[in-house]
Amino acid sequence: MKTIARTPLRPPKTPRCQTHHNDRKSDHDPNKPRDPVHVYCRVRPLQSDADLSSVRVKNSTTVILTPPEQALQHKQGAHREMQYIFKHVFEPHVSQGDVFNAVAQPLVENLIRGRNSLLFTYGVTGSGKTYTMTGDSRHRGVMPRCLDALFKTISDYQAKKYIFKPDKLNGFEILSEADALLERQAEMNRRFAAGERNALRRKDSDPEIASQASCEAAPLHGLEEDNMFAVFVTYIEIYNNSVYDLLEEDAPQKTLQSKIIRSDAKNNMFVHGVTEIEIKSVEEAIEAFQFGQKRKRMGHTVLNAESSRSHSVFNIRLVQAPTDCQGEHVVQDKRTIVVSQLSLVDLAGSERSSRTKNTGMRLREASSINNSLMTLRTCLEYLRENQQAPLNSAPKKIPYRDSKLTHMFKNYFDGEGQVSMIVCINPRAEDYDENTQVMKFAEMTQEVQIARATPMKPDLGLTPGRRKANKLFKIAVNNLNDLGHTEANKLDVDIGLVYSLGPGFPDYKIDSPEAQTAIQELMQYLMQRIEKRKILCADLETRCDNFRAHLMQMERENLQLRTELASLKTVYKQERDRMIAMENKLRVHESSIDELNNKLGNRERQIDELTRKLRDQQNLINQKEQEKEKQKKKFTSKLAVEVDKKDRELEIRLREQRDKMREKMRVRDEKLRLVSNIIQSEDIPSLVRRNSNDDILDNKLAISEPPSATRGESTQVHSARTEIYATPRHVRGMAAANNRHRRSRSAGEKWIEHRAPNPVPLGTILQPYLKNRKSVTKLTDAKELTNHKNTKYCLVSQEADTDGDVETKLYKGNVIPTCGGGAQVVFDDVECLKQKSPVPSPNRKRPSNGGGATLSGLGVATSSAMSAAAFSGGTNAAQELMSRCSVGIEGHNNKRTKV
Ligand SMILES: Nc1ncnc2c1ncn2[C@@H]1O[C@H](COP(=O)(O)OP(=O)(O)OP(=O)(O)O)[C@@H](O)[C@H]1O
Repeated sequence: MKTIARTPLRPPKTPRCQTHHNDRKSDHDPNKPRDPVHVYCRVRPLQSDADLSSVRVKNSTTVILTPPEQALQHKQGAHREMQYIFKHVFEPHVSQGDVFNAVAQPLVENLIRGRNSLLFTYGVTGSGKTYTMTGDSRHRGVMPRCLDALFKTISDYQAKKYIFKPDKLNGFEILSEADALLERQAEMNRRFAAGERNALRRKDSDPEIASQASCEAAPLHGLEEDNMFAVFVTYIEIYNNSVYDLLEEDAPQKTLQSKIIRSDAKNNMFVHGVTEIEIKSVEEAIEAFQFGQKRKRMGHTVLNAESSRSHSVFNIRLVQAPTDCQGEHVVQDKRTIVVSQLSLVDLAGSERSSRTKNTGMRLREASSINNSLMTLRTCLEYLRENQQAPLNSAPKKIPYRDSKLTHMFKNYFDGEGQVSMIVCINPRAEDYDENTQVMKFAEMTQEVQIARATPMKPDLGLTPGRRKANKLFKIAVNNLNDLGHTEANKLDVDIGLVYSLGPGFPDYKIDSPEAQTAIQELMQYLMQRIEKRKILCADLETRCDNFRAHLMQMERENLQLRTELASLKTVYKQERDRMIAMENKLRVHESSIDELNNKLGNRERQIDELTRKLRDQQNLINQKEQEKEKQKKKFTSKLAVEVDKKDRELEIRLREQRDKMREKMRVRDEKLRLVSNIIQSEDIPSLVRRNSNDDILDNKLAISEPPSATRGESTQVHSARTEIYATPRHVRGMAAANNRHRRSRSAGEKWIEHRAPNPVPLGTILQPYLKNRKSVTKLTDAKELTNHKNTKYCLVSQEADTDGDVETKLYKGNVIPTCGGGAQVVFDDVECLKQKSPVPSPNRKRPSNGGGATLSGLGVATSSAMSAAAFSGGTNAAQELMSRCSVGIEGHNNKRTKV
């Protein structure tokens, strides 16, 4: 015997934190209770005593795997024993019943309580999966035992067939009693029509398996006794990653159509169009299973003579709904239905093709099996990783859809039920390598946490125990009926009466002594009720007789009334005809009235229209009138303004004219006064006095008085200063002289001779004495005057009259600076040279003897003669003289010349 080096056993794994998350919808609530996947291990017995075992069960939860010599791992140097811990380990000698009690019974209880459960067997080929799940006639497996326990529990609470009917979308609907009855009759007709085939099917069914239904099973707890129950089964096969319905009617095995997996309204996965059979007993269930089992793909492999080549899923669906207040019928409300499901999955064996020596179709099957098992492993692994990952990390997407197997059971892993797994182990040494893989998967699986689903139970507020009360009442009625009180059958069910019997109801069971006592009491009450009923019935009879007599009387009266009514109806008909005729007439009149009204309306509308137009016209006229008035006012006011303005202008102009005239008059008066002064000064000596000195008075006009001269000689006119107080006042417009700037004579005089550009040559030696002069033809620049060196100014003018006489005048004056920086000329002397034309003019008058001398040839008239002539000539010469002498020239540095 070889000694194997023992390696230390692996310590048991500590439980994982339960607050991890994954992508399951139930995991959004971290406070929701969770259950790990329950993983059990079942070690089958060795086929022969010669076989070597590599598995040893240490205790009820631990199993140890020892690598045998032929194992791959041993060859690779791994001699270490491996210890694996499970929820429970079943040793080879453990019976099927024990396995059911430990593993499946809680799941059936879940089913009854409305919770879903999934149980699958996993292991290598030939490890006892099918044996555990189905068993044989002598060793019944989990599935028939589940059905046993279920029907044992719900047998008294089953609804009649077809009360619950699948809606083909994974849900159920509730039919009325009548509809359910019709369905049952239809099914009987179908069975009758297909009698031979059913007979055949019955003959084919395994009597051994059918007999398994008679096994004793204890009813389970947790049943809602006021509910009605119905059981439905489906049997599905997943072969080469396709889903087939094994219970599909009228379809030979080879022509089975693959089904698709769909999601229902509550996101639960289901096989669309799968045959769902309602079963009322274990026999029916076994029969259905047997029917499907014959279609299941089985094959012979090297490792197992009858190896499952597919995954088979046997679904038991329990439908329950509450009864009405009498506890007799199901409440007709689809929302009250609770559906729970127990899925029993017998997986195909995991195997290595090298061991099975499979080829061709078998190899393809094996590959498909391995792929789906691999996907199952991956999904569980990702679930576990997601749960163990930190809360803020992104969860891995779980590849449920990669395989039909995982896709179908997605809901279970997402937290819609409890998941349990039985790992089947064949302890023989040849299976060691595969067993280690299975163990690793099992170890990983039990670390996956599944959120606990809480079934939604509708609370309709109905009295609990009503169904039991109904049953007690019916037992009591039946008992009374058996005792000969047939009136008891006429009594209505009165649940309240049952409740009134004692405080303990409904805790006791229906076959308990308490129930018997209650039934006896109920019978007494019912007897009393029957007696009372008899009395009441007699009373009712009398009342009915009275009522009948009364009714006959009423009937007679009724007959009379009917006759009256008939005659009234005739009258009424005549009246109605008359009324109809009247109504017709009325209608005709009404139509004519309507017509007239229409016409009237039209006329009124026309009048309104015309009135409106008239009003508009009137308004227009008024408006124009107003505008006219406004224009008138406007023009009137404008005219008034214009007149006023013109008046004012005229007045101003008149005033100006008047002022001018007045000024002219004043000037004329002044001139007249001067002229009169001059005329009066014919007495020259009295007016003129010789002024020996050359002082010149400001604002005085000097006139030279010529001495007597002979004809034909040029005469030098000596200046003789004569003060003429012609303008005693300051001449208006003349700038005030700045006397302080009077220049001294010692500085020498400098003349500005201002004359015409082309003067007539005088041709005489009599020339004016202008020492140091400067001749200019025009005063373009004021500098000439403002220049301080120029102190004298002489204006030379020549005029020829119609007789051809030429008169040359020299107006002399002082240049005096003004206060404003300019200069003014104050004329204080005038020299006049008059040259007579030698040719006598026809217009010329003969000179008078008195007065001035007449020059022969080119003669020069004296100033006095000129003056006299001028004065005798009128006021024009004097006026010119005045205007010339009163001119002041003012020059400024800013080049402004003001004359
Ligand atoms: N615990 C057990 N006690 C007695 N016999 C067993 C036990 N387990 C399995 N067997 C027997 O082993 C044989 C193979 O078992 P079974 O068909 O259940 O294996 P399997 O795992 O379903 O194989 P496959 O995956 O190939 O279908 C059967 O004949 C069965 O009777």
